[in-house]
Amino acid sequence: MIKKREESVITGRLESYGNDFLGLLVKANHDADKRMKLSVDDVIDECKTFYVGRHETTTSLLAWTVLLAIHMDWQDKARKEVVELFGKQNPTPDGISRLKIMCMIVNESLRLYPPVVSLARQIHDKVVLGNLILPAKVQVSIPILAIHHDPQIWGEDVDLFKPKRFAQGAAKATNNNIAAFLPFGLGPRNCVGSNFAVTEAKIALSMILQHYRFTLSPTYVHSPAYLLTMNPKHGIQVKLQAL
Ligand code: HEM
Repeated sequence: MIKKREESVITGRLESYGNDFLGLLVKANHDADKRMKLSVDDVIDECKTFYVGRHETTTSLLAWTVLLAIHMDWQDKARKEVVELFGKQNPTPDGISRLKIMCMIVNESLRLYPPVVSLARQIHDKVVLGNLILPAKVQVSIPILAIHHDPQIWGEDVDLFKPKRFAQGAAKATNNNIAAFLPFGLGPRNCVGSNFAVTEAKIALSMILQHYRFTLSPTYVHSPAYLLTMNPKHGIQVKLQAL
């Protein structure tokens, strides 16, 4: 694919490598500034990061939102909101940004079942955090899953699916510990695809809700398991009823 892009520019069929993701990476591979230049291996690694980082995580998020099959009250509320905004038409960008109930549902799914369960960081310079001294080069693991299930932050109902806790945003839901909700990480290396992922999940869920009512199949076994991302080990079997 990289070679094809290069050939298209060499033969004059295309004026540039393109403005899509691959085009920008190939352009960086040809950067005259050596400090900015990416090697071909870097380009391939970036593509792999995007593919794995994008696909597995968003699939996991969408899978858990289908647990609305258990919480029929929230499924009905979400469908009402979707139908009021879009009817049976395809979702629009403007409408997607106005989906309040769905936003709460997506956040609560990301809280209970964060696709990425922990983050790794290496300390650059020694830091002191309260009583804690972290020397340089120490590796630190940030346990997203454990933080998302801490009753001191979220309350005694921490293990329940309660989208309403996000009704007034993440700050209120975390009792002003905003860093305690971190499905997409935090800081300068946080997820570059977070908006894309949430929008994609909202579009998919809206379209399912527009066309189907879904209930949980008796064969479903609740089995969250960490296999690269947090996924239902035995899948989520639902019964679809066309509307
Ligand atoms: C529900 C879906 C997703 C979740 C939960 C998720 C989660 C994360 C997390 C936790 C990180 C590490 C952030 C940190 O270290 O602070 C990350 C990084 C990253 N994600 Fe996502 N992600 C999702 C979807 C996507 C999508 C759709 C894309 C691409 C379109 C993407 C591309 C990336 C990339 C390239 C990085 C590395 C960023 C860097 O190192 O600077 N992710 N993601």
